Amino acid sequence: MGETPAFFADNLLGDFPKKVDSKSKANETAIVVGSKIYVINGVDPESGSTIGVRIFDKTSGEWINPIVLGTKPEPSKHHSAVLLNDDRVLVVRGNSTFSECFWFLEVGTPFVSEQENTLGNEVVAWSKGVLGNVEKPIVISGPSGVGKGTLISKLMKEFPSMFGFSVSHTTRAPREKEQNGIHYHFTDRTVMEREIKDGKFLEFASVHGNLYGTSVEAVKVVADAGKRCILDIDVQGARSVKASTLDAIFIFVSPPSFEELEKRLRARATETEEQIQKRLRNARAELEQGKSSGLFYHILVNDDLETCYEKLKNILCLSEDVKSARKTFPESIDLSIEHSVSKIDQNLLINCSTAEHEKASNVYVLDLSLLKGGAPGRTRGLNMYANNPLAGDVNRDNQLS
Ligand SMILES: Nc1ncnc2c1ncn2[C@@H]1O[C@H](COP(=O)(O)OP(=O)(O)OP(=O)(O)O)[C@@H](O)[C@H]1O
Ligand SMILES: Nc1nc2c(ncn2[C@@H]2O[C@H](COP(=O)(O)O)[C@@H](O)[C@H]2O)c(=O)[nH]1
Repeated sequence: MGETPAFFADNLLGDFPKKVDSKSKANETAIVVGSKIYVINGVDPESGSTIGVRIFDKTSGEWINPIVLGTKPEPSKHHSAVLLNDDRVLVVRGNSTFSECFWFLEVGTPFVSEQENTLGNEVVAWSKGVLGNVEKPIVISGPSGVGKGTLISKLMKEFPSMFGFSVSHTTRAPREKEQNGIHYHFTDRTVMEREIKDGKFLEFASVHGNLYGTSVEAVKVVADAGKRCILDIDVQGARSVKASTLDAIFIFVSPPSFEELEKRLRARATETEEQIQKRLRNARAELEQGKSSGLFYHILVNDDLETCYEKLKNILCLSEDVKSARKTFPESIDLSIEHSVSKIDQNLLINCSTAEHEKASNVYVLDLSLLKGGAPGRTRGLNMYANNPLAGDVNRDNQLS
Protein backbone atom coordinates (compact mmCIF):
# COMPACT_ATOMS: atom_id res chain seq x y z
CA MET A 1 0.00 0.00 0.00
CA GLY A 2 1.33 3.44 -0.95
CA GLU A 3 1.50 6.43 1.28
CA THR A 4 -1.64 8.52 1.64
CA PRO A 5 -0.87 12.13 0.68
CA ALA A 6 -1.10 14.36 3.71
CA PHE A 7 -3.52 16.78 2.09
CA PHE A 8 -6.38 14.40 1.93
CA ALA A 9 -5.52 11.85 4.61
CA ASP A 10 -8.06 13.51 6.85
CA ASN A 11 -10.64 13.32 4.13
CA LEU A 12 -10.19 9.60 3.73
CA LEU A 13 -11.05 9.14 7.34
CA GLY A 14 -13.64 11.85 7.63
CA ASP A 15 -16.57 13.02 5.66
CA PHE A 16 -14.92 13.65 2.28
CA PRO A 17 -17.33 15.74 0.26
CA LYS A 18 -18.81 13.91 -2.68
CA LYS A 19 -19.45 15.54 -6.09
CA VAL A 20 -17.44 18.56 -5.09
CA ASP A 21 -14.58 20.30 -6.76
CA SER A 22 -11.38 19.53 -4.91
CA LYS A 23 -8.00 21.15 -5.30
CA SER A 24 -4.72 20.78 -3.47
CA LYS A 25 -1.47 22.65 -3.18
CA ALA A 26 0.28 19.45 -4.21
CA ASN A 27 -1.31 19.72 -7.65
CA GLU A 28 -3.41 16.69 -6.94
CA THR A 29 -7.17 16.44 -6.97
CA ALA A 30 -9.13 13.72 -5.24
CA ILE A 31 -12.61 12.71 -6.27
CA VAL A 32 -14.78 10.27 -4.32
CA VAL A 33 -16.94 7.82 -6.26
CA GLY A 34 -18.64 5.31 -3.96
CA SER A 35 -15.98 3.51 -1.97
CA LYS A 36 -13.14 4.69 -4.20
CA ILE A 37 -11.10 7.86 -4.29
CA TYR A 38 -9.60 8.80 -7.66
CA VAL A 39 -6.45 10.86 -7.24
CA ILE A 40 -5.36 12.81 -10.30
CA ASN A 41 -1.83 14.11 -10.27
CA GLY A 42 -1.26 17.07 -12.56
CA VAL A 43 2.53 16.58 -12.54
CA ASP A 44 4.95 19.47 -12.80
CA PRO A 45 5.31 20.13 -16.54
CA GLU A 46 9.03 20.80 -16.07
CA SER A 47 9.58 17.28 -14.80
CA GLY A 48 7.70 15.87 -17.80
CA SER A 49 5.64 12.69 -17.80
CA THR A 50 1.90 12.58 -18.29
CA ILE A 51 -0.87 13.34 -15.85
CA GLY A 52 -1.21 10.38 -13.43
CA VAL A 53 -4.20 8.58 -11.89
CA ARG A 54 -4.29 6.37 -8.75
CA ILE A 55 -7.23 4.91 -6.91
CA PHE A 56 -7.58 4.52 -3.16
CA ASP A 57 -10.02 1.77 -2.24
CA LYS A 58 -11.58 2.77 1.08
CA THR A 59 -12.96 -0.73 1.66
CA SER A 60 -9.64 -2.57 1.41
CA GLY A 61 -7.45 0.38 2.36
CA GLU A 62 -5.30 -0.40 -0.70
CA TRP A 63 -3.93 1.79 -3.47
CA ILE A 64 -4.67 0.60 -7.00
CA ASN A 65 -2.80 1.57 -10.16
CA PRO A 66 -5.46 1.35 -12.87
CA ILE A 67 -4.92 0.65 -16.56
CA VAL A 68 -5.24 4.07 -18.15
CA LEU A 69 -6.78 4.08 -21.65
CA GLY A 70 -7.16 6.87 -24.22
CA THR A 71 -4.95 9.84 -25.01
CA LYS A 72 -3.84 11.48 -21.77
CA PRO A 73 -3.68 15.23 -21.21
CA GLU A 74 -0.28 16.86 -21.15
CA PRO A 75 1.04 17.67 -17.64
CA SER A 76 -0.30 20.84 -16.16
CA LYS A 77 0.86 22.89 -13.17
CA HIS A 78 -2.66 23.22 -11.85
CA HIS A 79 -6.02 21.79 -12.64
CA SER A 80 -9.47 21.35 -11.13
CA ALA A 81 -11.65 18.27 -11.13
CA VAL A 82 -15.40 17.80 -10.79
CA LEU A 83 -17.41 14.59 -10.69
CA LEU A 84 -20.21 14.31 -13.27
CA ASN A 85 -23.01 11.72 -13.04
CA ASP A 86 -20.92 9.45 -10.80
CA ASP A 87 -19.21 7.94 -13.83
CA ARG A 88 -16.78 10.54 -15.16
CA VAL A 89 -14.59 13.33 -13.85
CA LEU A 90 -14.24 16.59 -15.73
CA VAL A 91 -10.68 17.90 -15.46
CA VAL A 92 -10.06 21.56 -16.28
CA ARG A 93 -6.36 22.22 -17.05
CA GLY A 94 -4.91 25.58 -16.12
CA ASN A 95 -3.25 28.08 -18.51
CA SER A 96 -4.45 26.26 -21.51
CA THR A 97 -6.00 26.89 -24.89
CA PHE A 98 -9.59 25.72 -25.24
CA SER A 99 -8.60 22.71 -27.27
CA GLU A 100 -6.41 21.39 -24.43
CA CYS A 101 -8.42 22.69 -21.49
CA PHE A 102 -11.22 20.18 -20.87
CA TRP A 103 -10.65 16.47 -20.32
CA PHE A 104 -12.93 13.69 -19.13
CA LEU A 105 -11.65 10.84 -16.99
CA GLU A 106 -14.18 8.05 -17.26
CA VAL A 107 -14.31 5.94 -14.12
CA GLY A 108 -17.61 4.06 -14.36
CA THR A 109 -19.02 4.46 -17.87
CA PRO A 110 -20.22 1.41 -19.86
CA PHE A 111 -16.98 1.62 -21.89
CA VAL A 112 -14.85 1.43 -18.73
CA SER A 113 -16.91 -1.47 -17.29
CA GLU A 114 -16.58 -3.38 -20.55
CA GLN A 115 -12.81 -2.85 -20.58
CA GLU A 116 -12.54 -3.94 -16.93
CA ASN A 117 -14.31 -7.18 -17.79
CA THR A 118 -12.01 -7.79 -20.75
CA LEU A 119 -8.77 -6.78 -19.05
CA GLY A 120 -9.54 -8.13 -15.57
CA ASN A 121 -8.18 -4.95 -14.02
CA GLU A 122 -9.34 -1.60 -12.74
CA VAL A 123 -9.61 0.75 -15.75
CA VAL A 124 -9.96 4.48 -16.22
CA ALA A 125 -10.16 6.15 -19.66
CA TRP A 126 -9.41 9.66 -20.86
CA SER A 127 -11.26 11.51 -23.57
CA LYS A 128 -10.69 15.03 -24.71
CA GLY A 129 -13.53 17.55 -24.34
CA VAL A 130 -14.34 19.25 -27.63
CA LEU A 131 -16.21 22.54 -27.81
CA GLY A 132 -19.17 22.91 -30.12
CA ASN A 133 -22.10 20.83 -31.13
CA VAL A 134 -20.40 19.23 -34.05
CA GLU A 135 -22.93 17.74 -36.36
CA LYS A 136 -22.58 14.79 -38.69
CA PRO A 137 -19.69 14.98 -41.16
CA ILE A 138 -20.64 15.54 -44.79
CA VAL A 139 -19.36 13.25 -47.54
CA ILE A 140 -19.52 14.79 -51.02
CA SER A 141 -18.90 12.56 -54.03
CA GLY A 142 -19.34 12.87 -57.76
CA PRO A 143 -17.36 12.52 -60.98
CA SER A 144 -14.22 14.52 -61.55
CA GLY A 145 -14.98 18.02 -62.82
CA VAL A 146 -18.61 18.12 -61.65
CA GLY A 147 -17.90 20.99 -59.23
CA LYS A 148 -17.53 19.35 -55.78
CA GLY A 149 -14.48 21.44 -54.89
CA THR A 150 -16.17 24.61 -56.14
CA LEU A 151 -19.26 24.00 -53.97
CA ILE A 152 -17.16 23.11 -50.92
CA SER A 153 -15.04 26.26 -51.32
CA LYS A 154 -18.18 28.39 -51.38
CA LEU A 155 -19.47 26.72 -48.22
CA MET A 156 -16.18 27.15 -46.38
CA LYS A 157 -15.96 30.79 -47.46
CA GLU A 158 -19.47 31.62 -46.28
CA PHE A 159 -19.27 29.61 -43.03
CA PRO A 160 -15.61 29.59 -42.01
CA SER A 161 -16.27 28.81 -38.36
CA MET A 162 -18.77 26.06 -39.08
CA PHE A 163 -17.06 23.80 -41.60
CA GLY A 164 -13.60 22.31 -41.85
CA PHE A 165 -12.19 20.43 -44.81
CA SER A 166 -10.80 16.95 -44.31
CA VAL A 167 -7.41 17.19 -46.01
CA SER A 168 -6.89 13.89 -47.84
CA HIS A 169 -3.63 12.17 -48.65
CA THR A 170 -2.84 11.50 -52.30
CA THR A 171 0.00 10.08 -54.36
CA ARG A 172 -0.84 12.29 -57.36
CA ALA A 173 1.41 15.24 -58.14
CA PRO A 174 0.28 18.68 -56.92
CA ARG A 175 -1.38 21.00 -59.44
CA GLU A 176 0.11 24.45 -59.97
CA LYS A 177 -1.82 26.27 -57.24
CA GLU A 178 -2.20 23.38 -54.79
CA GLN A 179 -0.46 23.57 -51.43
CA ASN A 180 0.70 20.64 -49.36
CA GLY A 181 -1.34 20.33 -46.16
CA ILE A 182 -4.13 22.59 -47.45
CA HIS A 183 -5.51 20.96 -50.59
CA TYR A 184 -3.95 17.55 -49.98
CA HIS A 185 -1.17 15.89 -48.06
CA PHE A 186 0.97 14.93 -51.04
CA THR A 187 2.81 11.73 -50.33
CA ASP A 188 4.70 8.74 -51.82
CA ARG A 189 2.93 5.52 -52.61
CA THR A 190 5.27 3.44 -50.40
CA VAL A 191 4.76 5.77 -47.42
CA MET A 192 1.01 5.84 -47.90
CA GLU A 193 0.78 2.06 -48.31
CA ARG A 194 2.68 1.61 -45.05
CA GLU A 195 0.43 4.08 -43.24
CA ILE A 196 -2.64 2.28 -44.59
CA LYS A 197 -1.25 -0.98 -43.15
CA ASP A 198 -0.67 0.80 -39.84
CA GLY A 199 -4.40 1.61 -39.70
CA LYS A 200 -3.98 5.37 -40.08
CA PHE A 201 -6.73 5.69 -42.70
CA LEU A 202 -10.44 5.83 -42.26
CA GLU A 203 -10.82 5.02 -45.95
CA PHE A 204 -8.66 4.90 -49.07
CA ALA A 205 -9.11 4.05 -52.75
CA SER A 206 -7.28 3.90 -56.03
CA VAL A 207 -8.78 6.73 -58.09
CA HIS A 208 -7.75 7.55 -61.69
CA GLY A 209 -4.50 5.61 -61.15
CA ASN A 210 -3.45 7.22 -57.87
CA LEU A 211 -4.01 6.44 -54.21
CA TYR A 212 -6.27 8.77 -52.24
CA GLY A 213 -7.27 8.42 -48.61
CA THR A 214 -8.79 10.10 -45.57
CA SER A 215 -6.63 9.73 -42.47
CA VAL A 216 -8.29 9.33 -39.09
CA GLU A 217 -6.26 12.36 -38.01
CA ALA A 218 -7.65 14.55 -40.84
CA VAL A 219 -11.17 14.08 -39.51
CA LYS A 220 -10.10 14.50 -35.87
CA VAL A 221 -8.34 17.81 -36.58
CA VAL A 222 -11.59 19.29 -37.91
CA ALA A 223 -13.70 17.93 -35.07
CA ASP A 224 -11.19 19.19 -32.49
CA ALA A 225 -11.60 22.67 -33.92
CA GLY A 226 -15.32 22.33 -33.14
CA LYS A 227 -16.20 22.29 -36.84
CA ARG A 228 -18.28 20.08 -39.06
CA CYS A 229 -16.12 17.97 -41.30
CA ILE A 230 -16.49 17.92 -45.11
CA LEU A 231 -15.00 15.01 -47.05
CA ASP A 232 -14.53 15.29 -50.83
CA ILE A 233 -14.03 11.65 -51.76
CA ASP A 234 -14.93 9.25 -54.57
CA VAL A 235 -17.78 6.71 -54.49
CA GLN A 236 -15.52 3.84 -53.34
CA GLY A 237 -14.37 5.99 -50.42
CA ALA A 238 -17.96 6.95 -49.61
CA ARG A 239 -18.84 3.26 -49.47
CA SER A 240 -15.99 2.62 -47.01
CA VAL A 241 -17.08 5.53 -44.83
CA LYS A 242 -20.62 4.18 -44.83
CA ALA A 243 -19.26 0.86 -43.54
CA SER A 244 -17.16 2.60 -40.88
CA THR A 245 -18.20 3.99 -37.50
CA LEU A 246 -18.37 7.55 -38.87
CA ASP A 247 -22.01 8.58 -39.01
CA ALA A 248 -22.15 10.94 -42.00
CA ILE A 249 -24.49 12.59 -44.50
CA PHE A 250 -23.83 11.41 -48.07
CA ILE A 251 -24.35 13.79 -50.99
CA PHE A 252 -23.76 12.97 -54.65
CA VAL A 253 -23.15 15.75 -57.15
CA SER A 254 -24.16 15.02 -60.72
CA PRO A 255 -23.55 17.07 -63.91
CA PRO A 256 -26.48 18.33 -66.03
CA SER A 257 -25.06 16.27 -68.92
CA PHE A 258 -21.98 14.26 -69.80
CA GLU A 259 -21.03 16.87 -72.43
CA GLU A 260 -21.10 19.62 -69.80
CA LEU A 261 -18.90 17.50 -67.50
CA GLU A 262 -16.34 17.07 -70.29
CA LYS A 263 -16.48 20.79 -71.04
CA ARG A 264 -15.76 21.66 -67.38
CA LEU A 265 -12.91 19.19 -67.07
CA ARG A 266 -11.27 20.57 -70.20
CA ALA A 267 -11.88 24.19 -69.20
CA ARG A 268 -10.21 23.55 -65.84
CA ALA A 269 -7.08 22.65 -67.80
CA THR A 270 -5.39 20.81 -64.97
CA GLU A 271 -5.07 17.37 -66.60
CA THR A 272 -3.39 16.01 -69.71
CA GLU A 273 -5.61 14.71 -72.54
CA GLU A 274 -4.83 11.15 -71.45
CA GLN A 275 -5.85 11.90 -67.86
CA ILE A 276 -9.02 13.64 -69.00
CA GLN A 277 -9.97 10.57 -71.03
CA LYS A 278 -9.36 8.34 -68.02
CA ARG A 279 -11.43 10.59 -65.73
CA LEU A 280 -14.29 10.67 -68.24
CA ARG A 281 -14.27 6.87 -68.55
CA ASN A 282 -14.40 6.58 -64.75
CA ALA A 283 -17.12 9.24 -64.61
CA ARG A 284 -19.58 6.97 -66.44
CA ALA A 285 -19.18 4.26 -63.81
CA GLU A 286 -19.29 6.77 -60.95
CA LEU A 287 -22.51 8.33 -62.24
CA GLU A 288 -24.06 4.90 -62.50
CA GLN A 289 -23.00 3.92 -58.96
CA GLY A 290 -23.88 7.29 -57.47
CA LYS A 291 -27.43 7.12 -58.71
CA SER A 292 -28.17 3.45 -58.19
CA SER A 293 -26.15 2.29 -55.17
CA GLY A 294 -28.59 3.59 -52.56
CA LEU A 295 -25.57 5.08 -50.82
CA PHE A 296 -26.51 8.69 -51.45
CA TYR A 297 -29.68 10.01 -49.93
CA HIS A 298 -29.15 13.42 -51.56
CA ILE A 299 -28.40 13.84 -55.27
CA LEU A 300 -27.67 17.38 -56.44
CA VAL A 301 -27.51 18.35 -60.11
CA ASN A 302 -24.89 21.03 -60.52
CA ASP A 303 -26.24 22.94 -63.50
CA ASP A 304 -26.38 26.58 -62.45
CA LEU A 305 -23.79 26.94 -59.68
CA GLU A 306 -25.73 29.38 -57.48
CA THR A 307 -28.92 27.28 -57.65
CA CYS A 308 -26.99 24.14 -56.76
CA TYR A 309 -25.25 25.91 -53.88
CA GLU A 310 -28.59 27.06 -52.46
CA LYS A 311 -29.86 23.46 -52.63
CA LEU A 312 -26.76 22.27 -50.82
CA LYS A 313 -27.37 24.84 -48.07
CA ASN A 314 -30.97 23.66 -47.80
CA ILE A 315 -29.83 20.08 -47.27
CA LEU A 316 -27.53 21.31 -44.52
CA CYS A 317 -30.28 23.48 -42.96
CA LEU A 318 -28.21 26.64 -43.33
CA SER A 319 -30.88 29.26 -43.06
CA GLU A 320 -30.00 32.87 -42.26
CA ASP A 321 -31.10 32.29 -38.63
CA VAL A 322 -28.64 29.49 -38.12
CA LYS A 323 -25.92 31.57 -39.71
CA SER A 324 -26.32 34.48 -37.34
CA ALA A 325 -26.70 32.25 -34.28
CA ARG A 326 -23.33 30.63 -34.90
CA LYS A 327 -20.43 32.37 -33.16
CA THR A 328 -16.82 31.44 -32.82
CA PHE A 329 -15.25 30.51 -29.52
CA PRO A 330 -12.41 32.60 -28.15
CA GLU A 331 -8.94 31.13 -28.68
CA SER A 332 -8.05 30.56 -25.04
CA ILE A 333 -8.86 31.46 -21.47
CA ASP A 334 -6.41 32.19 -18.71
CA LEU A 335 -7.04 29.69 -15.96
CA SER A 336 -4.59 30.99 -13.40
CA ILE A 337 -3.74 29.12 -10.21
CA GLU A 338 -6.49 31.13 -8.57
CA HIS A 339 -9.30 29.72 -10.66
CA SER A 340 -12.17 27.86 -9.09
CA VAL A 341 -14.87 25.71 -10.58
CA SER A 342 -18.30 24.82 -9.34
CA LYS A 343 -21.10 22.80 -10.85
CA ILE A 344 -24.68 24.04 -10.97
CA ASP A 345 -27.08 21.61 -12.65
CA GLN A 346 -25.66 21.01 -16.12
CA ASN A 347 -23.37 24.04 -16.00
CA LEU A 348 -19.83 24.40 -14.76
CA LEU A 349 -18.92 27.88 -13.57
CA ILE A 350 -15.24 28.64 -14.06
CA ASN A 351 -14.10 31.69 -12.16
CA CYS A 352 -10.73 33.07 -13.21
CA SER A 353 -11.07 36.36 -11.29
CA THR A 354 -8.01 37.50 -9.39
CA ALA A 355 -7.51 40.54 -7.15
CA GLU A 356 -5.90 42.52 -10.00
CA HIS A 357 -8.43 41.52 -12.60
CA GLU A 358 -11.58 41.55 -10.57
CA LYS A 359 -13.24 43.99 -12.96
CA ALA A 360 -12.61 41.80 -15.96
CA SER A 361 -15.21 39.53 -17.43
CA ASN A 362 -13.50 36.32 -16.53
CA VAL A 363 -16.20 34.03 -15.32
CA TYR A 364 -17.08 31.41 -17.87
CA VAL A 365 -19.99 29.02 -18.06
CA LEU A 366 -19.39 25.60 -19.53
CA ASP A 367 -22.66 24.01 -20.63
CA LEU A 368 -22.48 20.23 -20.16
CA SER A 369 -26.03 19.39 -21.18
CA LEU A 370 -25.26 18.22 -24.71
CA LEU A 371 -22.33 15.89 -24.17
CA LYS A 372 -21.85 13.21 -26.80
CA GLY A 373 -19.24 10.53 -27.42
CA GLY A 374 -16.54 9.75 -24.91
CA ALA A 375 -13.53 7.52 -24.28
CA PRO A 376 -11.51 6.27 -26.02
CA GLY A 377 -12.11 9.15 -28.48
CA ARG A 378 -13.52 12.60 -27.85
CA THR A 379 -16.33 13.93 -25.68
CA ARG A 380 -18.11 16.45 -27.87
CA GLY A 381 -20.85 18.99 -27.42
CA LEU A 382 -19.26 21.26 -24.81
CA ASN A 383 -20.62 24.76 -25.08
CA MET A 384 -19.03 27.77 -23.44
CA TYR A 385 -19.83 31.41 -22.96
CA ALA A 386 -18.59 34.30 -20.88
CA ASN A 387 -20.55 35.43 -17.87
CA ASN A 388 -19.79 38.87 -16.52
CA PRO A 389 -20.95 38.91 -12.90
CA LEU A 390 -20.33 42.65 -12.53
CA ALA A 391 -22.61 43.51 -15.39
CA GLY A 392 -25.00 40.87 -14.12
CA ASP A 393 -25.51 39.63 -17.61
CA VAL A 394 -24.77 36.40 -19.34
CA ASN A 395 -23.13 36.81 -22.69
CA ARG A 396 -24.20 33.77 -24.62
CA ASP A 397 -22.65 35.01 -27.82
CA ASN A 398 -19.16 34.10 -26.67
CA GLN A 399 -18.00 37.65 -27.31
CA LEU A 400 -15.35 37.93 -24.67
CA SER A 401 -14.00 41.33 -23.89
N1 LIG B 1 -22.17 24.94 -62.01
C1 LIG B 1 -21.07 25.13 -62.74
N2 LIG B 1 -21.14 25.68 -63.94
C2 LIG B 1 -20.04 25.86 -64.69
N3 LIG B 1 -18.79 25.55 -64.29
C3 LIG B 1 -18.65 25.02 -63.09
C4 LIG B 1 -19.77 24.78 -62.24
N4 LIG B 1 -19.33 24.22 -61.09
C5 LIG B 1 -17.97 24.13 -61.21
N5 LIG B 1 -17.57 24.60 -62.41
C6 LIG B 1 -16.21 24.62 -62.94
O1 LIG B 1 -15.90 23.29 -63.32
C7 LIG B 1 -14.54 22.98 -63.09
C8 LIG B 1 -14.43 21.74 -62.20
O2 LIG B 1 -14.90 22.07 -60.89
P1 LIG B 1 -14.24 21.45 -59.62
O3 LIG B 1 -12.75 21.55 -59.71
O4 LIG B 1 -14.87 22.09 -58.45
O5 LIG B 1 -14.68 19.94 -59.78
P2 LIG B 1 -14.48 18.70 -58.82
O6 LIG B 1 -15.72 17.94 -58.82
O7 LIG B 1 -13.98 19.16 -57.50
O8 LIG B 1 -13.34 17.88 -59.58
P3 LIG B 1 -12.28 16.81 -59.00
O9 LIG B 1 -13.06 15.65 -58.52
O10 LIG B 1 -11.45 16.49 -60.21
O11 LIG B 1 -11.48 17.46 -57.94
C9 LIG B 1 -13.92 24.22 -62.47
O12 LIG B 1 -13.22 24.93 -63.46
C10 LIG B 1 -15.13 25.02 -61.98
O13 LIG B 1 -14.90 26.39 -61.97
N1 LIG C 1 -11.63 7.73 -51.76
C1 LIG C 1 -11.10 8.95 -51.75
N2 LIG C 1 -11.24 9.76 -52.82
C2 LIG C 1 -10.72 10.98 -52.78
C3 LIG C 1 -10.03 11.45 -51.66
N3 LIG C 1 -9.62 12.72 -51.90
C4 LIG C 1 -10.06 13.03 -53.13
N4 LIG C 1 -10.74 11.99 -53.65
C5 LIG C 1 -11.40 11.90 -54.95
O1 LIG C 1 -10.45 11.75 -55.96
C6 LIG C 1 -10.94 12.27 -57.18
C7 LIG C 1 -9.90 13.05 -57.89
O2 LIG C 1 -9.52 14.16 -57.19
P1 LIG C 1 -8.48 15.22 -57.81
O3 LIG C 1 -8.22 16.22 -56.72
O4 LIG C 1 -7.28 14.47 -58.25
O5 LIG C 1 -9.20 15.85 -58.99
C8 LIG C 1 -12.18 13.09 -56.82
O6 LIG C 1 -13.34 12.37 -57.20
C9 LIG C 1 -12.12 13.18 -55.32
O7 LIG C 1 -13.42 13.19 -54.75
C10 LIG C 1 -9.89 10.59 -50.54
O8 LIG C 1 -9.30 10.91 -49.49
N5 LIG C 1 -10.44 9.37 -50.63
